[in-house]
Amino acid sequence: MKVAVTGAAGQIGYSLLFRLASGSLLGPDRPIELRLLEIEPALKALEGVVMELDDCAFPGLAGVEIGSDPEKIFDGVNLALLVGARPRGPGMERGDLLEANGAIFTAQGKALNSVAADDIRIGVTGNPANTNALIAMSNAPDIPQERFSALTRLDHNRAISQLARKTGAPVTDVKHMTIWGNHSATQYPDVFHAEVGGRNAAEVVDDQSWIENDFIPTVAKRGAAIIEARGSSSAASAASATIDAARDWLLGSATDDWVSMAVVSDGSYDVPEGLISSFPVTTSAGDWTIVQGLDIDDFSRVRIDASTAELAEERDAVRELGLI
Ligand SMILES: NC(=O)C1=CN([C@@H]2O[C@H](COP(=O)(O)OP(=O)(O)OC[C@H]3O[C@@H](n4cnc5c(N)ncnc54)[C@H](O)[C@@H]3O)[C@@H](O)[C@H]2O)C=CC1
Ligand SMILES: O=C([O-])CC(=O)C(=O)O
Repeated sequence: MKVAVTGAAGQIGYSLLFRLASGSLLGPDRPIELRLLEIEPALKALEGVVMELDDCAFPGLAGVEIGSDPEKIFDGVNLALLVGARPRGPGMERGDLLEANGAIFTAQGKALNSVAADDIRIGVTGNPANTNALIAMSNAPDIPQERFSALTRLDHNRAISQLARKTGAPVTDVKHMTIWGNHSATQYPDVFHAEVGGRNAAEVVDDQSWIENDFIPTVAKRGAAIIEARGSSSAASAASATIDAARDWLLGSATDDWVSMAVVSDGSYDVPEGLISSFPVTTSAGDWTIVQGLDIDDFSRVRIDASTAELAEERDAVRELGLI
């Protein structure tokens, strides 16, 4: 499998590449070839990272190619992990990156459209992830829309971890977590459909004030808290979530669970059609299906609507910039 990673010399790349090469994506027995895209000035640093990859002697690493031309790097790739983008600093919202990063995803969408393999899957991690995925998708008219997704798995994992901590359960007991909407402060982490040890999570927690005033803001603002503490945005956890999301997409999610992925809306749960919004999905062999039939009460409705309204605003902004 040929896996492209953009922004490969960046912080997330430094964690992601070694996990990919060591077999975290497909298992140690299925070799992968890495195609690493960077901007010209970062290629020297990337050469250093490739020297380190060599030095690990990973048995499953079948080859590494680096470059700054997306048409060359994306040629024949089966999976593209679009990480490369300018990260936000303290005091910024992810939406502030729209203009700076939008241009990157226009060019990369076009390049994927012309040279990627027929079975290409594209996962966008670079922020603002949902709208960057929309830009790439809109610039790749020959690639089916369901091949694009944006990363909300980090939020999903954060939510599982917070809920496990609150209830004293191991993370493996937390199932059916959902992140709805945008990978932004408006996202809605939903415990009402989640379970802890097979019981409804909201009932186990039995503390509406914690859900509203602690859990939701902690998950939604975790990225900012990490920037505040580390001085730069989350990297190892973002790489880990990028792998979790791609692995489940390609190999399938657990049969007794679902995952959160931002994918193109078909109008499910009244999320406007065409937006790339996070939903509960099950996955199998490279396909995803939005989980249907969940009851959405007023508390959840207001929050899902607020986040999808923000996505619609971002879509309108990039439309005005001529990016879609
Ligand atoms: N969706 C999510 O859950 C998360 C998303 N992120 C986002 O991921 C992105 C990357 O974060 P970091 O690795 O920390 O940033 P970083 O600044 O350390 O690395 C980004 C890399 O992208 C490269 N780059 C810039 N333009 C490029 C282009 N046109 N083609 C290829 N590479 C290009 C840069 O040279 C740089 O090496 C940021 O947008 C960040 O906000 C970060 C954490 C979580
Ligand atoms: O907050 C940021 O800018 C980085 C990010 O997306 C996250 O950690 O969720």
